[in-house]
Amino acid sequence: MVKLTDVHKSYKTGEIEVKVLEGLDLEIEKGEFVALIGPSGSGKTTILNIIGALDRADSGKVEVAGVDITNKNEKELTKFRADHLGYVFQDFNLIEVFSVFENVNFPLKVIHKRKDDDKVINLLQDIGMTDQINKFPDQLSGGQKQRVAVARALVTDPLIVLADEPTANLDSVTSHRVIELMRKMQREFNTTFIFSTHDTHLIDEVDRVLYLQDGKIIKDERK
Ligand SMILES: Nc1ncnc2c1ncn2[C@@H]1O[C@H](COP(=O)(O)OP(=O)(O)OP(=O)(O)O)[C@@H](O)[C@H]1O
Repeated sequence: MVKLTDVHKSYKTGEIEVKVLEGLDLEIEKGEFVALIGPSGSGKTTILNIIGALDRADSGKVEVAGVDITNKNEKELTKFRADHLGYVFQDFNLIEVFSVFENVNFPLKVIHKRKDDDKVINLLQDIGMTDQINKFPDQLSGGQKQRVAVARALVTDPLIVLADEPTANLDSVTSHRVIELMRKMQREFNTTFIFSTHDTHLIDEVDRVLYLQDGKIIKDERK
């Protein structure tokens, strides 16, 4: 489902170059529920962004959902992202002028041109947000925004969900609820989930943990 081969990535800020990935190899099968863990700056977000076609590798090969995306152009990548991927970003990326319902509905309506209000409502119910449906992001707590971001990532039934710290702002009850929702989707649709996390709850719940250090996988633990 995901295969990175000899991936290199560095960032240049002025004269300073930071080498983040130096020949990363990584394979994740369809339906896996995987966490990337490691110290701040070890490259977790960079890896999620490369798998999610939001950033490009400098060299190496990137295959996602059976497609070699290494050399695809921006237009092809936009379609690829919309067709196959769901994202939960660290800073949520909710649309401030849209209500909770409209935020979750956005990928269905605007990207997939589909109407399925029941699906939106059901997801909001699953994450305990039905009483917040008409609120706007600035009226929500961090944890509530997080839950809306998760519902929005799941609404289009993506093949792969990439989630950067999806439970970071949640109390343990809500965190459990969000993980359960993702698990349910994994069981029903064999969706692949790739998380970056520091949350011990989430680390306990996944099937596989990839330990990163300085852009390298130093341990690959299957439970
Ligand atoms: N756009 C960018 N420009 C310059 N440097 C960057 C950029 N994105 C990431 N970096 C650098 O690359 C390194 C890896 O960052 P990355 O965000 O992938 O780490 P992370 O493991 O996700 O960290 P955290 O747990 O803090 O989110 C860091 O040293 C970071 O400063």
